[in-house]
Amino acid sequence: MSLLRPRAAGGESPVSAAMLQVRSARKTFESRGIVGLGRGESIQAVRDVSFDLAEGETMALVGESGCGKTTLARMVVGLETPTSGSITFEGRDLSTLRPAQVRQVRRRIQMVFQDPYASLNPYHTVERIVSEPWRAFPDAVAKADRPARIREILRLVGLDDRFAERFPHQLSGGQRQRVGIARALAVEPRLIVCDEPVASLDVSVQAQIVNLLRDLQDRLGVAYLFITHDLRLVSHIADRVGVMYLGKLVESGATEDIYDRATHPYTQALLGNVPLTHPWREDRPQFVLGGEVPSPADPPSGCGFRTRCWRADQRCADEEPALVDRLGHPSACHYASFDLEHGATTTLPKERT
Ligand SMILES: Nc1ncnc2c1ncn2[C@@H]1O[C@H](COP(=O)(O)OP(=O)(O)OP(=O)(O)O)[C@@H](O)[C@H]1O
Repeated sequence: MSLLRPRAAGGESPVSAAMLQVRSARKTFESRGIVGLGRGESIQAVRDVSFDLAEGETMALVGESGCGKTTLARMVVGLETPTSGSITFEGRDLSTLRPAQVRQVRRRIQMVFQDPYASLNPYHTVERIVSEPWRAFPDAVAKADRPARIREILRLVGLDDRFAERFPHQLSGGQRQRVGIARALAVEPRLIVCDEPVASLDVSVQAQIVNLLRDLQDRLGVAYLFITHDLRLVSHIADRVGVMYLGKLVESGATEDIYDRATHPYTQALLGNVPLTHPWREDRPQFVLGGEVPSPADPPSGCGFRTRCWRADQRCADEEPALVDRLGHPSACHYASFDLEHGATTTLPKERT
């Protein structure tokens, strides 16, 4: 893979240019018999998340499993309704639209899923899979033009005409994900939400799919919301990064800022875990983040990260740090600092309460 993408102008996208605006989005799931939860308890999967995404831009959302990335992504594509807050796409608040209008918006926001095998119908040919979105949006392409259009889309994702008649089980993992991307492209979206799109693929194939996504962005100007737990990928695709922890955005900024000048200890810990072979990792001290992510049914008081943080003190338990500009970009840490010394040289304790 080639090096970092050019930074988006200005780092944080200006509000006026934002195609997607997420404002104080919150999603709470009521327990309803979920194992491990008492009656009346609820899971705060996403807590007051706000960000903008501009036309043609890529924002990566990163964080450990369970931090709310997928729930946030599902709210953006309309598969989940926010408990509170708003999601505005091309100037229209999705929660205020009539069903017919929501459908039109959804045409412009498509999703690519983690597991291409599970998301493709095994009994359908590639041709049928790619044309699937046209059932919901018959006006997207005239019937007579569809066979040619399918082949055009397949070529766009690097598959030649022979693939049209194949079934998913006749394809490799990478080819299947190309079909998943082709299906998303069929209705000419302006935003594609990619939920761990390469997590199930071999490393060499991951690079090819990431390069394909970049190439498509250059050619079509599509924006991506790229969900991943893998920081190695982010530098290859994202203009900006949002780091999530326990349902909250804890740091955000231009990709270089996050990689070179992270100030939140959680981001620093995630970067400390990037394998040594990665170029971003060379001069970075390695350390291991101990402890477990607290339950989203019972997040700690104050800062959600304080139970695993080497900088935490009483203030962090008493006062929740806001995500505000600290040392050049937004960070939700009272003690935001470039200094890695304490965390970098120690392996953190297993539990800290
Ligand atoms: N439909 C649901 N009902 C109840 N809890 C849910 C539901 N969907 C997600 N959750 C919970 O919300 C929290 C956030 O989950 P989410 O899948 O958004 O996180 P994630 O960061 O995408 O994790 P992963 O990478 O493992 O998918 C988790 O505790 C999860 O168990």
